[in-house]
Amino acid sequence: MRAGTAVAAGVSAERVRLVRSGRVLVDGVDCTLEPGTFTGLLGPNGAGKSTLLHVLAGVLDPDAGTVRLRDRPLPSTRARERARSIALVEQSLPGETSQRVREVAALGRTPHRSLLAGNSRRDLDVVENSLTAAGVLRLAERSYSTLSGGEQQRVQLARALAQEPEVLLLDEPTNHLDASAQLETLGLLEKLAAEGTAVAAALHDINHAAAACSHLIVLSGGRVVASGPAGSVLTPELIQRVYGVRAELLRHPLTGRPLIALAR
Ligand SMILES: Nc1ncnc2c1ncn2[C@@H]1O[C@H](COP(=O)(O)OP(=O)(O)OP(=O)(O)O)[C@@H](O)[C@H]1O
Repeated sequence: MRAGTAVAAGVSAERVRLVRSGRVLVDGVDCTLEPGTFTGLLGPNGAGKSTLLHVLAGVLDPDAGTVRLRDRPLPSTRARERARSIALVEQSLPGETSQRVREVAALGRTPHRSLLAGNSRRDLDVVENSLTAAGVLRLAERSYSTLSGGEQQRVQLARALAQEPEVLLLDEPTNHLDASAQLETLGLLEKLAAEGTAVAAALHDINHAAAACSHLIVLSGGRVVASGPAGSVLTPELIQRVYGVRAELLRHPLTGRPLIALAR
């Protein structure tokens, strides 16, 4: 993740601004999500994390600035190419569908198929692997709407994995998950990044971000207040300034990774 410069792969935003109902939600944001990185988007409630993810995914058009996919402005990229390249896992989980879990995950293959074609052998294999990676293969024949919030969240992750995206964007991917599933999901995202995907996730847990992310972007009031390699961004001063809590940087006794003690 580098500030401001265009790259040959991944997604970048340059001086992005988004206004809704007369309110500036995101302002002057520069960021680049490079292949092989896992970027955490941090910031308090209402900082603009979800909005920025939606802008990077092309779901919201910025009022100013440019979003690029592989150096090409997003609006000049064909919708199908965009859908093949960028996956967004939303925070709220569409739960009304009567589809089975396997069918929901298979929706991720849609941009890869021609209009009338069914699932190829490869499509079926990718869906199976995605369900396995997201830990929901055992739920494959269940009706999606009968699943718990955490189970639905994992199925949405499987759907995004089935898309085989170059850029994977996730809005609070661990918020419905138990402690074990949270760590599994973060481990999976780290692995995807290590394999070359550009991964970015809005996260509320600062320790998750410190432990799993290679890079961080910290937002406050719609602006980037800090960005860079995770190890250099999270200082006690920054945490105090952005979240208004005291912080001390420690080392996790079990993993050796950064651990941040927080207090009011
Ligand atoms: N359509 C809209 N019109 C006006 N304000 C909006 C609109 N959509 C979002 N907002 C506001 O924009 C701000 C940023 O919202 P956003 O959801 O991006 O924040 P966030 O950092 O993801 O917050 P959270 O951590 O609570 O999920 C919030 O104050 C929100 O109320």
